[in-house]
Amino acid sequence: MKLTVKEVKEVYKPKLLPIIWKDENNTLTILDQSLLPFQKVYVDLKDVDSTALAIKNMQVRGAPAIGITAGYGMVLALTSNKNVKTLDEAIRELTRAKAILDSARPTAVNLVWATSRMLTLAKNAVENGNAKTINELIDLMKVEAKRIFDEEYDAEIQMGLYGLEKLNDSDTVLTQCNAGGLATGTGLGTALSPVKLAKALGMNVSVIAPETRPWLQGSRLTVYELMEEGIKVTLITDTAVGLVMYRGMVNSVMVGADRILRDGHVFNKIGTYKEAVIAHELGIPFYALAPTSSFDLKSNVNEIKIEERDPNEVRTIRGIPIAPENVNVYNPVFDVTPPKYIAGIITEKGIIYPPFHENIKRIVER
Ligand SMILES: CSC[C@H](O)[C@@H](O)C(=O)COP(=O)(O)O
Repeated sequence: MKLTVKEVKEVYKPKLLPIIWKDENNTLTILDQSLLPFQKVYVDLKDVDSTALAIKNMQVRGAPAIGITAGYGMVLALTSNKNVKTLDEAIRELTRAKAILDSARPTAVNLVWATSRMLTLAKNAVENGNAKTINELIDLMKVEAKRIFDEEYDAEIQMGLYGLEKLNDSDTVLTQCNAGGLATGTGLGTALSPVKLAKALGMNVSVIAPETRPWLQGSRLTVYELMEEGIKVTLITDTAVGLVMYRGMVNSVMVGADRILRDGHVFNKIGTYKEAVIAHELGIPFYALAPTSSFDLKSNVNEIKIEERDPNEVRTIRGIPIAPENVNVYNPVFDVTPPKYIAGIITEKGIIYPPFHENIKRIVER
C-alpha cells in the first residue's frame, strides 16, 4: 500500500536544514556547502548580490536548492532596498534582481524557473491590485518563496515514494554527485529520497557514491549526508564506476538532474553519462529523479550551456597542486545523457517511461 505525503512526514524527518528563511530580520541563512563536511557554518544572505555570489561560489548548490535560494533572493531585492518607494520601482528592481540572479549559474533550469515565477507573481499582484503597498508586495512574495520550498519538499516525498517501487530490500544504489537534501535545500533530496524513505520504512538499502571530481560533491556531501542519516554508504573513485557495475555490486542507478528536455535528454553532474552508458550495457536500470521544475520543454539539446568552471578546480584539490601549474584544462561540470540510456524519469507526478518525446510533455504539463 502506497503511503501518503502526510504519512511520510510522520516517519521521516530530515537531519539537515540547509536553507532557513528568518522572517524577523529578513535574512536567508544557508549552510555553506563549500566548507562541508569539515566545518558546519551557516551564512546569512541579506541582499541580491550576496545571494547571487553564494550561488556562483557554490556555497549553495544543486538545482532545486538554487531555485529556492533565488526565490528568496527576489524577496531580498525588496527588503534590502530602502530606495524603492513605488510599486513601479519595485517591479524595476525585481527585474534587475532577476537578471543578476539568473546569471549566477547557467545549467540548472530551476534558477530561471524560480525567478520568473517570483517576478510574474509580483507583476500580477501589482496589476490586479492585490498588492497596494511595497510591504503588501513583500508579504505576498514571502508566501510564494515559502510555497516554492514546500512544493519542493512534497515533490521529493512523492519522488521517493515512486522511487521505492524500484527498490528491493538489500539493494545497492549507485548515484552521482549529491542529489540529496543539501542539493535541494529541504534536507531530503531527489535521487536520495527513495533510499532515505526505504531506510525510514525499515528496509536495508545502501548507496555507492562516486567522489565526483573536481568539486567532490560525492565524497564531501553525499557521504556526509547519508552517514548523518545512518544509511550505509561506500565511497568510490569516479574511475571505479564501471567495475562496481560489472561486478554486480549495483542494483540500480539513481541520479538527480539539473535540466531535462522534452525529448528526455538529461543534463546532470559530469560523470552521469558514463554511468548511464555502462548501466545500459550491463542491463542495470538507470533512473533520473527530478521535480517538474527541473524540466525545460522549450529548448533543444545544443542550446543548453554546459557550465565550465575554474581550471584550478582540476589542477588542485582543495588548494593542493596535483598537476603542472599551467597545464591546459577543460573543466565542464555537467554532461548530457541521451534518452536511450534511461529506464525511467521519476517525478512527483509519476514515473515517465520511454518513449520520452511522447510521454514527458503529457506528464509534466498534467
Ligand atoms: C538535485 S541537484 C541536481 C543534480 O542532481 C546534482 O547532482 C548536480 O548535478 C548538482 O550540481 P552542482 O554543480 O553541485 O550544483
